[in-house]
Amino acid sequence: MMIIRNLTKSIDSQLILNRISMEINEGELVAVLGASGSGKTTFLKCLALRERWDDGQYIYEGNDITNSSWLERLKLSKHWAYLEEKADIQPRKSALKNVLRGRLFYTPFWRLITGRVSTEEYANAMDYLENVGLLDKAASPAEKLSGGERQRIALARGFVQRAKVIYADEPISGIDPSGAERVMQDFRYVCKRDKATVICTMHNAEVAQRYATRILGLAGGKIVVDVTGRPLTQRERSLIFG
Ligand SMILES: Nc1ncnc2c1ncn2[C@@H]1O[C@H](COP(=O)(O)OP(=O)(O)OP(=O)(O)O)[C@@H](O)[C@H]1O
Repeated sequence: MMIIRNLTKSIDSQLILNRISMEINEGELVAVLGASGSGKTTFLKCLALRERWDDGQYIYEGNDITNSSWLERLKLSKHWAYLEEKADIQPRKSALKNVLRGRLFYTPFWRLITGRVSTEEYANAMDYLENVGLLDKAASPAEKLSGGERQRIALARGFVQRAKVIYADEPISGIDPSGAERVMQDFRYVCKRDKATVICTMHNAEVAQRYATRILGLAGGKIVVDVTGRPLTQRERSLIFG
């Protein structure tokens, strides 16, 4: 479980996040909605400790990680996956190799140098590719895949990493509707099966309502909407999008 207290963040003396407090539980699929420029990405980066907090307290699994050292952050990054808006994949490497990068933290140093992959890891990565429906693309260079497929490769990497928390910045923007559905279904799958927590930003309230277990609405530096297990009311929508 993560507990956020009074998260505050300014950029260039503009207050982006204003004393935000909340708890997020294991297994939740949280969609963060907000108008353009409302601070969704900043919020996500702060939660993933990719941005420094100006103020506030952050408790993760009982540990105060607010002022964690780089070493503690490195340990956390073993259990956390951050999916960039444009999936961070190596275009010339095959889908399979990109997925195997998720095992980096678990790989003994000598194997990193020699580039050897154990049969077990290989089978594991293929399983995950199958889970995200991309088994037939395993050998294709990532640059030949569509935006949605790349996003799902990045996601498969998070699976292989057995991430406990997946932060995803606009994972379905620029992806066709059926690709977007698959990405969201994949998220639901890890939340259910691995009890992972997924926190993703998006613009699309319809998709959020269909897949997320919880919707947060960000406006004016505050969480103005926080609903679990039901669609948004008209009023809540206008609170978020104006
Ligand atoms: N590196 C930066 N330098 C200056 N201003 C920034 C920087 N990063 C973010 N901002 C500003 O902070 C505000 C919030 O940005 P952020 O990217 O978090 O919003 P967002 O809700 O994710 O937007 P979008 O939906 O358009 O991606 C914006 O006004 C933006 O201009």
